[in-house]
Amino acid sequence: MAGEKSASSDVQAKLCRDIIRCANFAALKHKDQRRKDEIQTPYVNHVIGVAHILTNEAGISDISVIQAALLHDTIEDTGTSFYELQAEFGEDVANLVKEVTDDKTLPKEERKLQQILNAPKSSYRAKLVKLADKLYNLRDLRRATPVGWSKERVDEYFRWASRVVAGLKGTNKALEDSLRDLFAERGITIT
Ligand SMILES: Nc1nc2c(ncn2[C@@H]2O[C@H](COP(=O)(O)OP(=O)(O)O)[C@@H](OP(=O)(O)OP(=O)(O)O)[C@H]2O)c(=O)[nH]1
Ligand SMILES: [Mn+2]
Repeated sequence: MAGEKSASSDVQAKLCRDIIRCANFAALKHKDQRRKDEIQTPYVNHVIGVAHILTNEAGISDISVIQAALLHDTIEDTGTSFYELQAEFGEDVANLVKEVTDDKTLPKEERKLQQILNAPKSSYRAKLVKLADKLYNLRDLRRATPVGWSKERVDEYFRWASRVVAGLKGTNKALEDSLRDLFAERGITIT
């Protein structure tokens, strides 16, 4: 019995280390980055919030998914390379982050279209991160309009996000129900 207990506590200890190492890495990488809201919320709030949605609302306990959520904007927004993530957190997590990373060298319209086209082709675990990311951003838009955004731009973002989410259907009921309700508030139906 004692042997079993120590083995499970070793596993537990490693999981704690892996999650906190990820959160710390993301906090350091995003340390100078702010969200677009008026109070310039630290960007790390977003990535932790996405991980919080996955663990506390979507019932996800897959460590690689939670790590990928914490790291999901590091390649896209902080100059972190795929290889750095691979070395630090392994191939599986690095590939998940790569799946949810936009190619920022593309013109914005092209980048946004790619998100719509790539959504249905994403892996199940990448879809979880993308759903939680969109849910966070849409709630954030309801909480605070980004500086300089018109009502039309907010509406356009909701319509674009609904087309991305339409490609992620059948992944997680809790996330999709929450998103459906957010879109319904604006008269948007996911087709
Ligand atoms: N709602 C909201 N969004 C903010 C804020 N600060 C930064 N963002 C980010 O801005 C993006 C939306 O702004 P856009 O102008 O449409 O996109 P862009 O920054 O990528 O060009 C969102 O990323 P995205 O590209 O739509 O999603 P993702 O690809 O990062 O998942 C979101 O993560 C904020 O205060 N509120
Ligand atoms: Mn994001």
